Amino acid sequence: MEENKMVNNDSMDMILAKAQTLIEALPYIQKFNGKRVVVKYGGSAMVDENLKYNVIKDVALLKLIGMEPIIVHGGGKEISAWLKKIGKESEFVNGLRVTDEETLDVAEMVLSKVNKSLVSMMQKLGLKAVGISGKDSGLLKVQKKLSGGKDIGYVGEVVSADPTIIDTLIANDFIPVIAPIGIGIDDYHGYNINADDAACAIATAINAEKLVFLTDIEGVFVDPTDKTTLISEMDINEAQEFIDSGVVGGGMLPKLTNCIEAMKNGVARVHMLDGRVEHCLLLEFFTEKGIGTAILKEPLF
Ligand SMILES: Nc1ncnc2c1ncn2[C@@H]1O[C@H](COP(=O)(O)OP(=O)(O)O)[C@@H](O)[C@H]1O
Ligand SMILES: CC(=O)N[C@@H](CCC(=O)OP(=O)(O)O)C(=O)O
Repeated sequence: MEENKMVNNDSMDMILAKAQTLIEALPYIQKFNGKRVVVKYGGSAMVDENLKYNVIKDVALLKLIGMEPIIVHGGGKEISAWLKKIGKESEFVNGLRVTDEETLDVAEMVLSKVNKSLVSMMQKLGLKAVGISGKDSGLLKVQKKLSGGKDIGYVGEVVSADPTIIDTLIANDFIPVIAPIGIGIDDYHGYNINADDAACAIATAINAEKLVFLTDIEGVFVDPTDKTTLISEMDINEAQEFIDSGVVGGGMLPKLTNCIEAMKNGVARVHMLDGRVEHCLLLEFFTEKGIGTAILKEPLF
């Protein structure tokens, strides 16, 4: 046999390993067929172009194997960078950006740019995506959110989420890509919404099977300074205990609190994943152990 037509043992092992990976994914593919998955996309995975393209490729694969992905994106770091360019420092109260009229203008412009760049990447991969914000079709109706009793400007708290536009897009085979800007329920003004809050509200409104957060840490830790203490699975009660005992703090605290609420109101599972890891979505969804933290109501199988 000619040398280039021979399959050596090494390459045969690699081919078999690939087949094994696909077989391992089979029960998950069957289980999640036709199910809705909200991916909250933000943090570092959003700043690095290579990671960004990999996230979009993973979402494309989810769609092509029959799931119904919805992306809710952030862009906080980019908003801060653009504000700096116009000589404005960013100010946060309890993780929420103080948003005056000018800041809102910048946030809306930057989020729109981020939104369309994600849509373009989808297009490049041959998928149909539509970029909208919470303003479109009254998707996210909000009221002014106070932080610790303090007025922090045009920051929105979601009062109602109308999933009609999402249903319509999905029914026509589009992937919805959503920017966290809402519309005031009383004043019809634009409001800046924390992207985690927007993702939770949307996942709840559409009864998502999964809500996935791509964040800047591997998952939830018993002790964030000790990397061996990553929690790979917990139920809502355990999550609540971690909050009550003070184990969880920082940005993870509002995230987890929101997730528990979303799960009590219809979302079946939440995943916290490290968005800096290439193909983290596929690794979490389609392998037995997963890579981050899953919060569940009941075991999957
Ligand atoms: N027990 C914990 N497990 C994981 N992260 C924690 C924990 N306690 C506090 N944190 C903090 O929460 C942060 C994640 O939240 P956040 O910074 O808001 O994420 P993002 O900006 O990606 O949305 C981590 O970087 C970490 O510093
Ligand atoms: C009110 C509020 O804080 N809104 C956020 C919206 C973007 C966001 O949440 O982006 P990340 O998910 O990338 O942090 C902000 O202006 O930064």
